[in-house]
Amino acid sequence: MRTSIATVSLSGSLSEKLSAAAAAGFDGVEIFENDLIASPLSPEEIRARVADLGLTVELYQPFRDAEAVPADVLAGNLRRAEHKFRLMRRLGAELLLVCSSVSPDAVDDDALAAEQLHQLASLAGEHGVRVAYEALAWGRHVNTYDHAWRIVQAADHPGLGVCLDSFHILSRGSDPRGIEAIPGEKIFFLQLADAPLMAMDVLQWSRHYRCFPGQGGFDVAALVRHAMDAGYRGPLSLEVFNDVFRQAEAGRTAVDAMRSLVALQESAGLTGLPAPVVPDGIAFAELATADSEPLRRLLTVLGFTRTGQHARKPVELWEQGEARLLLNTGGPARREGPVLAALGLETPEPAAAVARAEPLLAPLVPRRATAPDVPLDVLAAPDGTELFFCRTRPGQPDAEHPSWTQDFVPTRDEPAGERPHHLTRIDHVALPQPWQRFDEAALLYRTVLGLRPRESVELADPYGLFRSRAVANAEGTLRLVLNVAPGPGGPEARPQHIALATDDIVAVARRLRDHGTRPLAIPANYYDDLAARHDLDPDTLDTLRSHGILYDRDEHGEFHHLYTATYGHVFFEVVQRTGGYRGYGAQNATVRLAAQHTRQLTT
Ligand SMILES: O=C(O)c1ccc(O)c(O)c1
Ligand SMILES: [Mg+2]
Repeated sequence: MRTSIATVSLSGSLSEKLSAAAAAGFDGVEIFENDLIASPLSPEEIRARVADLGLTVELYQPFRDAEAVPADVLAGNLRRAEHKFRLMRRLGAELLLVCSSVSPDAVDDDALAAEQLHQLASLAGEHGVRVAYEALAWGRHVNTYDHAWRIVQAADHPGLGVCLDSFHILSRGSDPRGIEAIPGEKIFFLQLADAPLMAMDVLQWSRHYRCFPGQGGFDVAALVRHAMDAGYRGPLSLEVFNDVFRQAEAGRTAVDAMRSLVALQESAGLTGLPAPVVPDGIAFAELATADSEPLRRLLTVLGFTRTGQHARKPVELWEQGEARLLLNTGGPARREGPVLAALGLETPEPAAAVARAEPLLAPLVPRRATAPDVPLDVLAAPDGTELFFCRTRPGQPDAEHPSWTQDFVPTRDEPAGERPHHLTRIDHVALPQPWQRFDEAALLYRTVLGLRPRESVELADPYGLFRSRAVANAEGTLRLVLNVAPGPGGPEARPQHIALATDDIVAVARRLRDHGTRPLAIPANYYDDLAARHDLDPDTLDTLRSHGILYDRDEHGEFHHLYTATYGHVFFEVVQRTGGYRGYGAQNATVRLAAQHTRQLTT
């Protein structure tokens, strides 16, 4: 299918938008009137620029408040339209989008609307262009696609068809199956946008919160399928009004948009891609730091053992159960302290993972392992974290994909089994995202790695509001939590965290206390509230209180968790899941965030 993007979806000048769309591989663009009016380029120059970039102008828009008006208003509308038809010829655009009227001048009269749209299409024909009629979800009299189609049918002009826009259809809860009742050749254009599911005014929702398919909650792929089954063969065009994308860098947004379209075509059964290779665990988390001493002390108290030293680099391997942490003291000095720089993802078939990542335009870092290190493919995540496709487990590595652990020389600091091992694996990793990459990140993890995003949740911090969205595999053996704060301060101002799983959180808490390491202090008010919310027996509550352990529960089971202090950009969480609890203790995040602020102020 031809791919297209509306200029409104990208930031910058018209020239910047065109360049970004072309660089991301789009075939065409919808040109928005505002972008054209504000451009210093003449329509002929824009046409030439579009051609030079290998693009086509698929559509010009919007033309508003055209139909079902009194005769004098109609005369003015036709005059206005004629100007636009002449402009379109200069621009090389052959299709005009006409939105259903929102004007108080319009009357509720389908026959009149049809007759006037017929006149408009006839005039368009004289200029060699056609008209696509779109029902805005907030149109005054026409606000559903089937109503727009009835009017187009009644108008009965070969130069008049409908424009279907997934947002207008799905935001109103219209049934997209009805699209199949429209002959494909009368669907002149198909616009695609997704949106997070929200209960709000549909105009505000559309103008501020649209996002690329796969980033929100609509089933855009099913709608595309219905359009294909109707016989539609025109372009798939993204039309996204989004406050964040308006500010973000256009080149990157265009790539995100194209990734969305590639994945959408796969979901709609229009193209095949290599199947996702879903990672089934976290092989390691790599912390970069100039001064590793405080972290070494903490890891020791947590029960980790240093088990290896990289043969050629200043990188240590620390292990406990299946939890593996790398301490990297090389690289650029990180004066601010430790930062989570990389994650190893247990990937059964690394080569197949790369084969899927490439057509989805995932930013792969060239294999840069210096021989004789084990070569690994690396994906640069939207927040800059490097994701290594790797294999660790016994029996898995083969000649082509040896285990990354082979680069490490065993260094048994103390005999194995000497320390109690209460931590079993990395439960999840929380990664703050740059403000403009939150939706991009969710889409990348979903499409490239086959992880399932959950709904976004909002969490209050004493100084603002966070959005948080978890992505995980079906088994829950790989879980990442993406966070974003809309306010100032990039991710560098907010910590990352590594959550370690245990089967005995009280034993871990005791160990911390015995070594004089205080967990994050939780206010007494929290435990009073907990007693009100849950019927916990007094002894249990006392244990939680005395160790700073937080508690949550869902329909599947229970969750106990505690936090360490923050080291540079990173803190650790210790979590105990029982009975299939699926969440992340979001209930408690507000208390945790406030406690972290308090701790910063007092230490
Ligand atoms: O928000 C609007 O007015 C508007 C304009 C043109 C469109 O194609 C659309 O879907 C919405
Ligand atoms: Mg539209």
